[in-house]
Amino acid sequence: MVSLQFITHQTERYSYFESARMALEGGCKWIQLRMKDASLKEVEAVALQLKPLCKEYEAVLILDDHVELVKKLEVDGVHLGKKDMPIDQARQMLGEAFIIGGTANTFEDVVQHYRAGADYLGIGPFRFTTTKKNLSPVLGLEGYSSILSQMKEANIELPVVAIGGITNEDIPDILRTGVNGIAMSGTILRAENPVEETRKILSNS
Ligand SMILES: Cc1ncc(COP(=O)(O)OP(=O)(O)O)c(N)n1
Ligand SMILES: Cc1ncsc1CCOP(=O)(O)O
Ligand SMILES: [Mg+2]
Repeated sequence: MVSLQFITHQTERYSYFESARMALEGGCKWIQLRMKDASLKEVEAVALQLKPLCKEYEAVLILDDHVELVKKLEVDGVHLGKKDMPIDQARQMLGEAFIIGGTANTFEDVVQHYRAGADYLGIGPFRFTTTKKNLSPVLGLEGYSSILSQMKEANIELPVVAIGGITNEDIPDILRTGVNGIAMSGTILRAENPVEETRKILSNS
């Protein structure tokens, strides 16, 4: 079963909470609550709803960006990008028990996050996506192969999650580059049945 991190998104059909609920029902064990342009109060309200549901499904819940909220609500962790709190500062605030993920687009980003104490890396984008504004350069399969071989050479052992415009058909090739997991949003939420789509995605090995 592929390791899948579902990234929440609000669509015309689904709320952030509903998007996560469907992924959980489909068997996903790792939810990232990402609510771009929402206030802290709005993120807190959804996180409070989602926390018990993730517990029921024995799934990990992390928040995008909001380190203080992660600490306050005692969810499992946070995902941080270049414009967010630096990872070493977040680690100081949260301690070792919380998961901290960092966004990387280059090998240099990887080294920086490794030194700062990240637990995993979200490397992307794999291809163009409308889910995120101001995308970094697209990596494609070659980008992953190159970054992962540089990590191997430098003895950097950190789990890598590929993200950005990934479809179910892409997953076998992406995993062959040595990536450990996949993060997805749009492909699941655009599917006619997001619960079934999640199941189908998870059946990749
Ligand atoms: C798993 C994963 N990888 C990358 C990102 C992107 O994070 P960031 O660069 O901080 O951009 P925003 O998501 O905050 O717009 C992510 N969220 N998750
Ligand atoms: C948060 C994020 N960071 C890079 S791409 C992306 C969104 C991924 O969503 P999708 O699977 O819809 O392309
Ligand atoms: Mg961010």
